[in-house]
Amino acid sequence: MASASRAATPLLKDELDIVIPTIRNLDFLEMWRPFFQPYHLIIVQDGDPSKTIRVPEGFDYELYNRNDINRMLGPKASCISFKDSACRCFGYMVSKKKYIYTIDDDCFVAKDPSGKDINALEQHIKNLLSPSTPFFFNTLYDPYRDGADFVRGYPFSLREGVPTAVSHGLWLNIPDYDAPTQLVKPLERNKRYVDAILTIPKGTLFPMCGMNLAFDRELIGPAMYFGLMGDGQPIGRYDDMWAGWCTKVITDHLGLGVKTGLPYIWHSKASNPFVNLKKEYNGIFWQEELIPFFQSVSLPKDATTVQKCYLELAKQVRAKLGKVDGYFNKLADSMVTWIEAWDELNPPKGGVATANGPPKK
Ligand SMILES: O=c1ccn([C@@H]2O[C@H](COP(=O)(O)OP(=O)(O)O[C@H]3OC[C@H](O)[C@H](O)[C@H]3O)[C@@H](O)[C@H]2O)c(=O)[nH]1
Ligand SMILES: [Mn+2]
Repeated sequence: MASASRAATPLLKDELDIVIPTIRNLDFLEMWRPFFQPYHLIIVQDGDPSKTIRVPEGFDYELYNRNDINRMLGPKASCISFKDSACRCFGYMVSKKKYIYTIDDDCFVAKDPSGKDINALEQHIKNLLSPSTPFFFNTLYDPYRDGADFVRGYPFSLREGVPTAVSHGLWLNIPDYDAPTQLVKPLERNKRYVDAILTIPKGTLFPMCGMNLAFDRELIGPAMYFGLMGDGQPIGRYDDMWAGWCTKVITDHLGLGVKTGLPYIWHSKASNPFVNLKKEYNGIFWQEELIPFFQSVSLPKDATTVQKCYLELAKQVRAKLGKVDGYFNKLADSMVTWIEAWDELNPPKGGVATANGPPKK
């Protein structure tokens, strides 16, 4: 029996990496120190690699800048976005852990209605370690939470649930609105704390936000490609949306679950809506074609791994979205490059990674 004085080991301490994309000093970590300090951080520095990013003392981290990405991936680095938070997916690729939590550097510790600090990481871990129920909707929300259960009429044959691949958290204060909504509602703040966790039903897509997101890297990691965004691309701020749509059709196909709801973080800064409008406008237009595409995607029975599903998806993107805009042919190519790079850095157990090793700190 561990003595009361010895703190319990944090959940998944050695099985989870925290991935942070950044263009700024990481002072925000001070507020997260009680929750994050035991975990390993993977910092993906975007923008000018010659800039020094300050990381508070006492954190265990590895930091990758654009020079590291280019050195490690060579020509395949072309699939990693530059000057967009999409670069974060490089952190997913280089991690060696089973779980990932990714958070933006303008997201802080929120308080629950009782005034207690929310340990968002702990809640994501609980979400990932308990099953999902995508095949039949439980009206009392997450049946695996303390104080809840399956309601009358819920088939017993489905109560075991399925493994959870993704845990999608939410945000108090500045909500993740698109630029037009931000422009018409500049003062709107999200003050509503909803104490619920829902499995997103099979066959339903959702707008995945990368600000406060956790996932099981071994179950769904290769699908978490955040696309070609930012510098040199006709679209931005649709990185997480693209990853979420690809992820959801694949989790549906493989019988895995996606949850949304708790935990909340406190989002402190809405970027400039005019700048965002320029980045988003193609996405706002194209998504009216993209959503019907993803809703109609069918993956073959022999697509039994995430990589096989993803490569099949890339083929369908080229065949059906290439006519929407030539960009989607480039994106389809990058989807293939991403999987090639992923498999190079993450060979099957017992294989040897072929990248050029971790960065100098
Ligand atoms: O070129 C860039 C710009 C930013 N980052 C890092 O990405 C994180 C998000 O940056 P920021 O907080 O400025 O983005 P928001 O305007 O709040 O928009 C977010 O909306 C949700 C999206 O999913 C995504 O998280 C953001 O677009 C932050 O850590 C920056 O340092 C970057 O790496 N490169
Ligand atoms: Mn932000």
